[in-house]
Amino acid sequence: MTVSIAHLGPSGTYAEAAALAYAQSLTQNTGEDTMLCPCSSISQTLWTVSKGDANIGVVPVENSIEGSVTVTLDTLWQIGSLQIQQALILPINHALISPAQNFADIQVVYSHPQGLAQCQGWLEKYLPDVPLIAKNSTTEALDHVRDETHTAVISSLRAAELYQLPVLAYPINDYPDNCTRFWVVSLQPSGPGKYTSLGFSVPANVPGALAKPLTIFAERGINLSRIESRPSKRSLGDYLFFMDLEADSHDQSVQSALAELRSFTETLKIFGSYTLLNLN
Ligand SMILES: O=C(O)C(=O)Cc1ccccc1
Repeated sequence: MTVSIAHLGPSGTYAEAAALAYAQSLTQNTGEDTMLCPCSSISQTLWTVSKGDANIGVVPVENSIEGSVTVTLDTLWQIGSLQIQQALILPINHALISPAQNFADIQVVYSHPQGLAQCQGWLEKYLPDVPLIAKNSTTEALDHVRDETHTAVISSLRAAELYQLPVLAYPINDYPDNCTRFWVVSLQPSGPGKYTSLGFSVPANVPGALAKPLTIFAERGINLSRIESRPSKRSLGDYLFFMDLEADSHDQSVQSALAELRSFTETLKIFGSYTLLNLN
C-alpha cells in the first residue's frame, strides 16, 4: 500500500520538508511507499486526513519564536478524531526571494503569517514601510513573483531552488535558533511515546477550575511541557486548555491521572502519545 501524506502546499513549504523527512523515515522503518498530497491550508490538511482522503497529515503546531500555530489546535479540537503519531522538529531559516535588483525596488512582501512574524525585526530594519501580505503558505505567492519584479517572498532556500528564483538575503529570521514543531496525525490509535497531548474545557469559570487539573499531574510527578489556552468560541472569556505532558498515556500513573482529570473537565480529548524526531 502507498501511504498518502497530506501537508500544506504548494510544493516547497516547510510543512512539505517535514512531510518528506517523515516519509523517508517511514520507508526506512517499514518499507512502505509514500505519496505527498499538498493541501491549500493547514485546516484543509487536517480535514483531508479526518475524511480519509489521505492516510497521514503533517502540520506545524508551535514555533520557537512565535508560539502556537493556533489553527492547528483549534482544528484538531473541532475534528476530535485525529491522533498524534509523531512530533518532528525542523530548524527554520528564511530567505528573501525576489527577482528585484535591490531592496529599494521591493514594494510588497508575501509569506505565511508565521514567516512574516519570524522576520519582523529584519523587515522593519531593511524594508520599513513595505506592505506585508499574509498568504496561506510561504510558497503560495512564489509562482507570481517571477513576473513581478517589485515583489518578494519569505520562504526557504529549498523553495527558491524549486521555483528557480533568486535569493536577495539569507538568513533573515530574527533569531538564529528558529525552529518549528510539527505533528504527524492520522485516524489510527497512537502511542506508545514519551509525550502526550490533550485538550479540555472546564464546566464553569470558577476559582480553582484550572488549579485542580494542574494538581492532578503535579501530585503524580508528571511534568507539563506546555499549556496553552484558546477561546472556546462559545462566549467571551470562555476557554479551552491544551496541555503537553512529558509522559506516556499508556502508563498506569498517567491513566489514573487522566481518569481523575475527566471528572474535573466538561470535555476531555486525548490527542495521543508520541515520540519526538529532530530533523537536522
Ligand atoms: O508556509 C509554510 O511553509 C509552512 O509550512 C508553515 C510555516 C511557515 C513558517 C514557519 C513554519 C511553518
